[in-house]
Amino acid sequence: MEEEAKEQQIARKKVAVLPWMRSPVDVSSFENCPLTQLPFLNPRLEAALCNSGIDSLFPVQVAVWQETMGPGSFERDLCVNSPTGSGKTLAYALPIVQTLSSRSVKCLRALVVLPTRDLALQVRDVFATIAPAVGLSVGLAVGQSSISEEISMLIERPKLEAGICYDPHHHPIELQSAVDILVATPGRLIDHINNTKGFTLEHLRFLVVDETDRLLRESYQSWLPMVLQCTNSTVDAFFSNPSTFGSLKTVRRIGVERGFKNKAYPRLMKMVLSATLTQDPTKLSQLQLHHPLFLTTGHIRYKLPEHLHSFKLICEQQMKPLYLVSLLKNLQGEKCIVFTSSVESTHRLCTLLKFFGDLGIKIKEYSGHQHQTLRSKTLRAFREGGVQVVVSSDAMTRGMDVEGVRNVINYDKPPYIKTYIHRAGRTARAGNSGRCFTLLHQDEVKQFKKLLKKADIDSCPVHTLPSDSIESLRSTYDAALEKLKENVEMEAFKKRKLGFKSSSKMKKR
Ligand SMILES: Nc1ncnc2c1ncn2[C@@H]1O[C@H](COP(=O)(O)OP(=O)(O)OP(=O)(O)O)[C@@H](O)[C@H]1O
Repeated sequence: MEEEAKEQQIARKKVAVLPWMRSPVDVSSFENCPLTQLPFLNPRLEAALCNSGIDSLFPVQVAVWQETMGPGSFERDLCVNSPTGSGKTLAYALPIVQTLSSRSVKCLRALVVLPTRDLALQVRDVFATIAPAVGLSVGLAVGQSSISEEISMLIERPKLEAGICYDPHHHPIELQSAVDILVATPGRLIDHINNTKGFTLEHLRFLVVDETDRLLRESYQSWLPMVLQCTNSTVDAFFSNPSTFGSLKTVRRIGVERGFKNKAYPRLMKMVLSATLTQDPTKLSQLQLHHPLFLTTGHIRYKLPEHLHSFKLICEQQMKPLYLVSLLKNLQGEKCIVFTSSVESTHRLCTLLKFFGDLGIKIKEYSGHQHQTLRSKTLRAFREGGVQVVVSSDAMTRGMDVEGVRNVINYDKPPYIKTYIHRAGRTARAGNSGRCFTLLHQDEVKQFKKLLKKADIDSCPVHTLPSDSIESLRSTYDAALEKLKENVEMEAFKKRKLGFKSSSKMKKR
């Protein structure tokens, strides 16, 4: 949050935009392109895309394809700023898979880094729909399974003849990557870099930093400098520090051509993407971009999906739960995500909603305070339709792609336009329409209008609810509030007891 405030400050002070950001490629000048008309597309990839229901590419995908497969392909790093749900994942996945499809030796050549495990799983699934069609394998390093299980998926061990046993001291085994493409979260990635034998980034040709602004905001044990350092092996480094594992080498020569002077070649191509890409030069400099090309949609910095409709509901602070319940009832079980300002209020609101009795809607909490297994279970149920409403705080939902989410509800006003964009962007994806409702009290209306203006939104009509639908909930609300109070006290007591138990255990040790 502090970082977002800093960004806003930068914007207010009109800090100079980096020169390469001043002349972007405008994604909105591209149109959808049928796969049959896409130049150079590998027919096996075309078939795989068709099998997964994709018969044309979206504008951002066409733009990235042109910049990667066209003349001068992959000679520049790409920075993509394109609305939520516009298809950024396939925009980078397709050119990477197509380029690697001609590889003859398997080694880790593409790394995609994402901030959360659920997002990484989502992106892995996109790669998994196309990569096998051209014989490429995709791995995941997110800490979903034990580290040893993960290592066995990522590192190939030579198959031994029955009865033959290798002594690793006498017969150094050549360890090789079992995957061509790896989708990872920073924490697990660092673990593998530091500890996994045979795991190397020296052959990497593509580095994708998805949700860039979020990943740059959090340093995660300096994952980015470490990754960049691991890929910086040049001719000199190669001779002085030969790779321990495997006979396969990627020698990056120092470039002498114009524009590549002192740059290693074949070079590592970077693609960084977000719906709200940072313009902060200090942050962008961490990526060490090479002649970056900026792709953005239209002339305004923040753009919302075309078919997203924004509404506001004005009510007093203490009436918000009633308005929310009435709205949820009105939406008649359509898939919804309700956003609050913190994990604590997410938990409280979700508990309160459960005390409202049977609303005929299955509601679940989804927050960073929960165990990953529980969060993944909720997400699965939400995707499958067993859960219709998810209550969440911001951190967990960036990039989340759940089919059929028709509505987003801001129970708490988003503090920044970036927050509004990422929350609202969970609906109206892939050209579909969606609605974003924001609950406000009167004092917040003016501020909210100013906030929307930053994304060029002038119209945000008031959404009204039938007054009797709210009145009829009052008595249930009072009872639910009482139950919530008891529940909060009980949870606080349990926490204290747990804290006491673990501190006495520590003392005994
Ligand atoms: N060419 C296409 N045709 C049809 N559907 C597509 C196409 N490309 C992507 N999609 C679908 O569009 C949805 C949004 O794609 P994706 O998650 O990549 O968006 P995004 O731009 O990364 O959004 P966010 O900024 O929120 O992360 C996904 O459900 C995806 O399956």
